[in-house]
Amino acid sequence: MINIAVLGYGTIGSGVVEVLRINGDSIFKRAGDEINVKYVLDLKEFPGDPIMDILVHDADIILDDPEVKIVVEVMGGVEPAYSFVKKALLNGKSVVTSNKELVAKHGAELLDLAKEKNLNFLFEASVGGGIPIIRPLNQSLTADEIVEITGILNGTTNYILSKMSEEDIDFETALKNAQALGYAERDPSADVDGHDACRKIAILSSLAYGMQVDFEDIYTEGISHITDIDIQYAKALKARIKLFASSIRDEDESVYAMVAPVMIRADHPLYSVNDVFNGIYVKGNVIGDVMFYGSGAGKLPTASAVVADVVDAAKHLNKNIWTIWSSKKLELISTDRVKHRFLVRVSKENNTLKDMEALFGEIEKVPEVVTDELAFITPLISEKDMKEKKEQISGIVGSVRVRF
Ligand SMILES: NC(=O)C1=CN([C@@H]2O[C@H](COP(=O)(O)OP(=O)(O)OC[C@H]3O[C@@H](n4cnc5c(N)ncnc54)[C@H](OP(=O)(O)O)[C@@H]3O)[C@@H](O)[C@H]2O)C=CC1
Ligand SMILES: N[C@@H](CC=O)C(=O)O
Repeated sequence: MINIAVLGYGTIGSGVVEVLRINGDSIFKRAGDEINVKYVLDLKEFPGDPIMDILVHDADIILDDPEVKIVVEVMGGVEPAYSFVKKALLNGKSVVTSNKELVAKHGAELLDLAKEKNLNFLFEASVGGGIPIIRPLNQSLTADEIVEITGILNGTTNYILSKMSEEDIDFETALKNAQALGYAERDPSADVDGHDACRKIAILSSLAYGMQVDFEDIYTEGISHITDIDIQYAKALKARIKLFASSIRDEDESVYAMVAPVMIRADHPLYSVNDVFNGIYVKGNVIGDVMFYGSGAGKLPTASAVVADVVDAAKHLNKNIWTIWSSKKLELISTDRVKHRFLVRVSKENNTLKDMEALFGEIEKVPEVVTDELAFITPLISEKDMKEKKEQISGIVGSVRVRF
């Protein structure tokens, strides 16, 4: 029997206990031993829940118990999660986590510590919810140099954008529904402002390039400025708006990464990734294109990824699974020279199409959605030039990157 402890009995923690209960028999066969939840740690009480018998409020009871071999951290946030995880590793326990804030900030250090102690620090659920993406990057795509990762990496924002587009539900209501469904972060601004997707692309980039990619260096825009009018323009253009997180390595080995909403059409592989689903496109220099798809958030899908890591940790109790992610920092290049086309909305009162042509060159007119606005699509233009040109327009209403 392998004893584990679950730190945090919220959406994911309760899902982990449930998955171990529902699929206990098959998990036993796969792990080669019974997985027993010896403790659950939380701040609250759960009257009537069977876990009351194993609930503790003091983390040291778990961290100092030599019988606990694997600690599952699903509390979220950097502290005290970091201190608990570090102590668990120092005390000879492998750790499984779904906490991308923790992994993005301390992943390299915790992987080093796990290696030094011949233990494991596993975090499949920290990116893409239930989608296997960390293990494929670590273990399956190892013959390749990864040259691009582009993904819809946040379930909450994809759910909101899908509901706004397909069911005419407003932003606030869609966000409330995402929170009720357990998809959103405790502070949902992490989702809507793009920080969650930013941390996830930082984790994937660190694994793909084997060096530390600091999430603070990644250009990040969220979806809070996307309005129902932008959605109407997208519809008029037979397109959808998605929050993309991308990391791209050029031939000269320089890497840039960014998170921002983009308009895509049906010919894009991520167009049909809707609701809480995530999709991740990976390009390797020998394999070519690979796609990953599945539930990007939610109790059971995420718990499935956590428990799969528990099984892996149980199968490798005294053997470190080597992961390439050094603490040496990868300096990202600026996104200034990255080129996109942009859908631009300007007021008719201050602007004419001729003015816009003079500023941008050949532009593509867009069907009218709002009577007092002009909208058009620019030619390919660098981020830097676009920023400068926007400053020259009086009465700019908004702009969205376009990938068609
Ligand atoms: N929800 C999802 O779909 C996904 C979540 N994740 C990540 O998984 C982690 C957990 O998410 P989720 O389950 O949704 O979050 P919840 O807020 O639902 O659960 C966290 C639980 O941990 C408890 N907790 C917080 N701090 C402590 C502490 N110091 N000691 C003991 N218990 C504590 C909380 O108690 P209290 O409420 O009293 O603070 C709460 O019960 C996060 O890192 C999140 O980003 C990853 C993928 C998907
Ligand atoms: N809030 C996150 C949860 C999973 O990582 C999301 O919506 O994707």
